[in-house]
Amino acid sequence: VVGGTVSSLGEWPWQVSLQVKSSTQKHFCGGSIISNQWILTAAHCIDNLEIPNLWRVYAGILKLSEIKEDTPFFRVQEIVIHPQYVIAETGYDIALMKLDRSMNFTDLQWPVCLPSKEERNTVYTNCWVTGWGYTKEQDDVQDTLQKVKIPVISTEECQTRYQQHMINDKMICAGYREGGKDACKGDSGGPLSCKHEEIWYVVGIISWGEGCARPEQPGVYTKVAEYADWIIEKTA
Ligand SMILES: COC(=O)Nc1ccc2c(c1)CCCCCCC[C@H](NC(=O)/C=C/c1cc(Cl)ccc1-n1cnnn1)c1nc-2c(Cl)[nH]1
Repeated sequence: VVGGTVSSLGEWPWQVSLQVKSSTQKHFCGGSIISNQWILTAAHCIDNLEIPNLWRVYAGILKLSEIKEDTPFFRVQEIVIHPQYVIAETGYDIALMKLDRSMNFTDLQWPVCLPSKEERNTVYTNCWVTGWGYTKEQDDVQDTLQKVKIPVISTEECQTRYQQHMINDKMICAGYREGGKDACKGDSGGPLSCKHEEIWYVVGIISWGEGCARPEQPGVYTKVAEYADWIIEKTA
């Protein structure tokens, strides 16, 4: 996250760190708890890593340095990638991870609400990007979960900023015209969380952008409301 500040413990209880354990173990992507057995993330996080046993899901943590050999994690039983996904920039950048056991909810690990299809036209005015990603284009993952408030912009404005891309209506964009605040490397798969009428929704999944926090280059997110039916079908 570029231009953000540190979060406090329990502020984003649906945020998880998705880690890959091969010869080493490292943070790979963010994700959101949407039920006691399902994590919502980006399909591009799983490119060439579709083996469930490689993944470790860490919930209820604020600092990546909290993670030790004995820190509890969830294993992944099943990975569901949207069938129309190819690359992040052409959309359908959404995937689900089924945990190997049901998660007990606590103040530190708790699901976020899914926006419904009917809420596709809701105007969200209180949206935040969170993650352990870079704070600038050349950086490292951050130890403490970062947060930054970013305004959602119209699809029309987003399309004018990305002339070489097709910004479709299953994408949602967010950014400041002057730049300075954005998601960045290591944040993807995590949530664009919006508070609407006192309830938090995962309105977007951090997907792609041209650089981080550059002027007139907003972040592009998977518009979760457009996939409500797919999520319900796959997690039933
Ligand atoms: C110590 O551990 C680490 O350093 N881990 C570790 C550290 C970093 C990374 C990994 C692991 C995962 C790489 C492969 C999967 C994922 C590959 C793509 C992914 N993209 C993003 O997270 C955000 C993109 C993004 C999203 C928005 Cl909305 C706006 C601008 C964006 N950016 C444009 N340019 N940069 N960001 C990424 N993630 C990383 C990189 Cl490197 N790139």
